[in-house]
Amino acid sequence: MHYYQNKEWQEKMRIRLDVNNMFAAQVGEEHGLTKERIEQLSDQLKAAHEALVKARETSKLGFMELPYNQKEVVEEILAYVEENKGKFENIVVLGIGGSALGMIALQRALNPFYYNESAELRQGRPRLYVLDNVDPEWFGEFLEQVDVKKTLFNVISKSGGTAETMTQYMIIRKHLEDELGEKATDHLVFTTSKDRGNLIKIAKAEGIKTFFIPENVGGRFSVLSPVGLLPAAFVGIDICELLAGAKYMDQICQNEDIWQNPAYLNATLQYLAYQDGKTISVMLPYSSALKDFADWYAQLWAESLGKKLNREGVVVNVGPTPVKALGATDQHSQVQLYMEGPFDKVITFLEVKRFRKEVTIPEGYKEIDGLSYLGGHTMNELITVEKQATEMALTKNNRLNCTIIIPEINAFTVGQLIQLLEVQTAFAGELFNINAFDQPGVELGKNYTYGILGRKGYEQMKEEFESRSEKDTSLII
Ligand SMILES: O=P(O)(O)OC[C@H]1O[C@](O)(CO)[C@@H](O)[C@@H]1O
Repeated sequence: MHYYQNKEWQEKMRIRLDVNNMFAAQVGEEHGLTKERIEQLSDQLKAAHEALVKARETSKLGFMELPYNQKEVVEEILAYVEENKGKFENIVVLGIGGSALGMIALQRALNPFYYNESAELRQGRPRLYVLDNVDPEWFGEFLEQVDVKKTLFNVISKSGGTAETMTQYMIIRKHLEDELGEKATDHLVFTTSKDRGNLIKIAKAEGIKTFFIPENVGGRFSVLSPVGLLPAAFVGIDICELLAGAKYMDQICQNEDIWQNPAYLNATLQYLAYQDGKTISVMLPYSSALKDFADWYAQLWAESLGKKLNREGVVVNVGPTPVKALGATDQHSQVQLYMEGPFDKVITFLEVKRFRKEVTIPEGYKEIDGLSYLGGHTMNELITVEKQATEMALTKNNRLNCTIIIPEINAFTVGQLIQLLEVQTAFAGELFNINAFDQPGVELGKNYTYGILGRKGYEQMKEEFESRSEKDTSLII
C-alpha cells in the first residue's frame, strides 16, 4: 500500500473541473451564467462556507473527517483481511442505498471488469457480489449458485433495521446454519452503528465481528468508512490511496474562494442553473469504469437535495433531479433529448485523460470511406473525440455543461472524486437552504411496508393502506 506518496505525482493526478460551458461566453446569453450572478450571491456563498466550517469544527459532518481519522480503522480492516486470506472464495455484501452503491462503484472503477470471472485477475482474492435488492428471482438464483461454505457475508446497515437488508440477512443466516451449524457466525461480518439498531445487538450477543459506521456519517456519505473500505480491501483495492485522494481533494475543497474550490464552484453553478429552470442534473461519464459512479451520485444528490421543507420549515419542494447516463453509449439513446429537448438540464461529463488500456483499430476496408477513416486510430482516441464532439455540439446548442477531468482512474483519483462530490452536495444543501443530511421522504413508504407486513407499532399504517380508495378499473387496461 501507499505507492504514490510523492507530491509531484499527486499534483499530476489532480482532478480538475472545467466550467467554461456553463457561461454565457460559450453557451450564449439566454442560457449561460455570468460571473456577475455569482458575485451577487457572495453573501450566500460566504454563509454557506461558514456553515460548513462550523459543521466541520463541531464534527457534525463526519464524512469530512473520514480521510483524516481512520488510521486505526484501516489497520483493523487490513488485519482482518489478512487474517481471512485464502479462507473465502466469495465476499457478498448485503446492503442497500448508501450501504451498497459506493462499493459497487468502487469495484467497477478500480478492479478489472472481469475480476469475478478470472482467477488470474483475482490473484487469490475472493469474488465480490453486492446484492442490493430483494428481487426474489435475483436473490433466489444467487442462493442456488453460491456455496455459502466458501463465502463471507458482509451485512451492511447503518440503522441495523432496513427491511431489505435484514430480510437478506435472515435468509442467508438460515442457509449458513443449515450448512454450517454453529460455525455460521464465522461467515458473517457486520458493518453498522455502534450504539443502535438490531445488527449491533445480534453482533454483541453472538460475538460476530463488527466494523462501525460513525454516527455522524450519513449512509450516502459513508463509502469511505468501513462500508466501502472493508469489501474494497478484500478485493485488493488500495484503501489507503483512496483515503489519501479524498484528503488531497478535501484540502482543496476547504478554500473559501469558490474560484479555487471545485466543489463550491460546481454546487454554485448547479444551484444557479436550477433557479433558471435547469432542474435536471445529468452525470455523463465517458468511461465504463465510472458508470456506477453516476448511480452512486444519483442517490447522493437526490436524497440530499430533494426536500419538502427548507430550514425554516417552509414548504419549498426543492431538488435537482439526477439522471445517470454513459458515454459513448447514450449518444445513441439519451443525447438526442439533451441536444434538442427542453432547456432543463445541466450535463456533467466525467472525462478520463489516460485509459489503463489502449486498443488499436486495425486498418482495413480502404475502399469504403465510411470505414477506412477509423483504421489506425485507437479506441482511446475515438471515445475521447466523441466526448469532445458531444460537448461541442451541446455547447453549440446552448446547453449548459461542464467536465470533471480525471487524469486516470486509480484509487487516488477515485478518492478525490468521491470527496469532491460529497463536499459539493453539502455546499449545495446550504445554498438550497435545506437539510442535506436527512431523508424524511423515504419514511412514509417504509412505514406502509411495515404496516402491511404486520410490524408491531405500525397497525395504523396497515389500516390506512387497507382503507385506501379503490382503483378505477377502467384505468387499468
Ligand atoms: O444503511 P441502512 O441504515 O440500512 O440504510 C440504507 C439506505 O436507506 C436509506 O436510509 C433510505 O433509503 C438511505 O439513506 C440509506 O443509504
